[in-house]
Amino acid sequence: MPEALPEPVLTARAMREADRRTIEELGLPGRVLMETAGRGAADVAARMLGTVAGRTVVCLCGRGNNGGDGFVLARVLHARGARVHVVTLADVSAMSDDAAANYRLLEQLAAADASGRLHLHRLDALVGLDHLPPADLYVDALLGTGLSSPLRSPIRELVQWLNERAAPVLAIDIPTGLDSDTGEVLGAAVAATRTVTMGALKVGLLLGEGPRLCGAIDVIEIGIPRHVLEQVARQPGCAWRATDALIRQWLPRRAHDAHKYSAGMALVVAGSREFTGAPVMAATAAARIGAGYVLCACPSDVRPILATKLTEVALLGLPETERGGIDQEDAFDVLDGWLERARALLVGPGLGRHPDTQRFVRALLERTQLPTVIDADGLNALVGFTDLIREHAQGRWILTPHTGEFRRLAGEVDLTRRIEVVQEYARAWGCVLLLKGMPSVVGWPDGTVWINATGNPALATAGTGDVLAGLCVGLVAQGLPPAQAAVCALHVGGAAADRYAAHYGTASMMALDLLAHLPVVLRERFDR
Ligand SMILES: NC(=O)C1=CN([C@@H]2O[C@H](COP(=O)(O)OP(=O)(O)OC[C@H]3O[C@@H](n4cnc5c(N)ncnc54)[C@H](O)[C@@H]3O)[C@@H](O)[C@H]2O)[C@@H](O)CC1
Ligand SMILES: [K+]
Repeated sequence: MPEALPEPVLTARAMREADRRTIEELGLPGRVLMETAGRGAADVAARMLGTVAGRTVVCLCGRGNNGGDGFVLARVLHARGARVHVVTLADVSAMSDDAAANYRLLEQLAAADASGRLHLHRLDALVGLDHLPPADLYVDALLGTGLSSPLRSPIRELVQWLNERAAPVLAIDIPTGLDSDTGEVLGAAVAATRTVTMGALKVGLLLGEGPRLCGAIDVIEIGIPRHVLEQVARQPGCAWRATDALIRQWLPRRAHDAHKYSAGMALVVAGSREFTGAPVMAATAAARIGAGYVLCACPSDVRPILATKLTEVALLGLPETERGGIDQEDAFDVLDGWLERARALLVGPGLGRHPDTQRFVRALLERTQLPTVIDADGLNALVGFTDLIREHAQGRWILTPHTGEFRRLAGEVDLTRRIEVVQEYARAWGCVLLLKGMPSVVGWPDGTVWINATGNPALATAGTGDVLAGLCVGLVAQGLPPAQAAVCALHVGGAAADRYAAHYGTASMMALDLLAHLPVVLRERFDR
């Protein structure tokens, strides 16, 4: 089986470096890259149009190379019979060299075109836009990765005008106005129907406002070699995205002679008087993803309640102090044997914040060498104790905070720079750091960052975090390294949410619905 490769997700700086190296070191001329990019974009435009001949396309082009891609697209669609109107904002002398060369080519074609299907318009301001005929497709080739500050006039107004059109909009490389590194809107941004992006995904397409504004994404291979993309993807702020094929390769496969213990034993330490649902969701998820034996350890007086809810999961009652938290000394008498036998540990879902319980959590984390998933109140027990993480994580821990939990642990951080922040803390703490959000991001101790490719707003409901933590521990229990387990759990859990949303929309999902959809998703998308 050929090795499945993840997709690099690049910053503007990394993309420029990849372009530069391809042009200067490998000798592939910039004009060729632009020609390939523009032709690839024209193919996408043609698919959006259905029939090209006789259709009207309005292409708005800036003076940089993004505009140059637009000029190539205009030439190709014109050659295929479309009526093409190209709008430029600058004199040819102000254009980048490759864009200017392509513009001059268009000028010659327009002069020689007897059919009258190619029109070049120069707009100094917005005067004249209303004289353009209504188009079947608008193309945004105003600005790409060169955007450096909030949009200036008249591009800002052009973007607004574009957003008022009824016909679909194809954005070249990135919707104009979107910051390619953060997904922030800089002043205003094009809301595209599709985005055709060159060489590799850009971070800004996947973060912040990116997913809302870029529509469906096509990545066009333009001649930048894979090894160059992989090298520049090591720059700070860059990330990776898993594909179904990669997850299929990583997910554990149950051996033909497996028995319940060899199939993976997970120990889940969870629950409190206040929270009896979280342990149920986490433990069930661990079993559902394939752990052969799941044991849920909870405070003793919660055990009878969980016994009525959990059928396949074994239960262990942990002694409590008079004050009502978990009793550290006595708990280990009960737990130690199981800590020897389990292959993975999850600590936190619904444990509550009782000071005795928090002390127990820290003692447990110092005591065990097991690969461990730490979620929810497990994370809260570590607030103010990040040295404990640094000392004991050793690449074996997966921390799964949401934004609030992460801020409590790390202090005030600027999460518009999500990738760098996760990169920095996963490295510093020596752990796998899964920061939940839309999208969720996973940092590895070596600095590699993954942006989740699946999932939708249906996941914004109580309990999905418990399910995710359960999926993580269930995968680690089956022998998957924590780093890969975190990426797989997110990808597969998100895929289950996507299947739910495809059938029932995003409003009605509850956390355990994820587990109802997981078996079909595992079978159909991941061959398990
Ligand atoms: N060889 C290459 O470098 C390739 C580049 N490609 C395309 O080139 C694009 C990058 O080209 P460039 O680096 O020329 O940059 P852009 O074309 O994205 O934009 C550069 C221009 O934008 C102006 N600008 C920047 N911020 C602005 C603001 N806030 N308001 C108004 N104007 C602003 C700058 O003055 C500059 O003229 C990519 O997005 C991609 O579409 C592709 O053709 C592939 C090859
Ligand atoms: K653009």
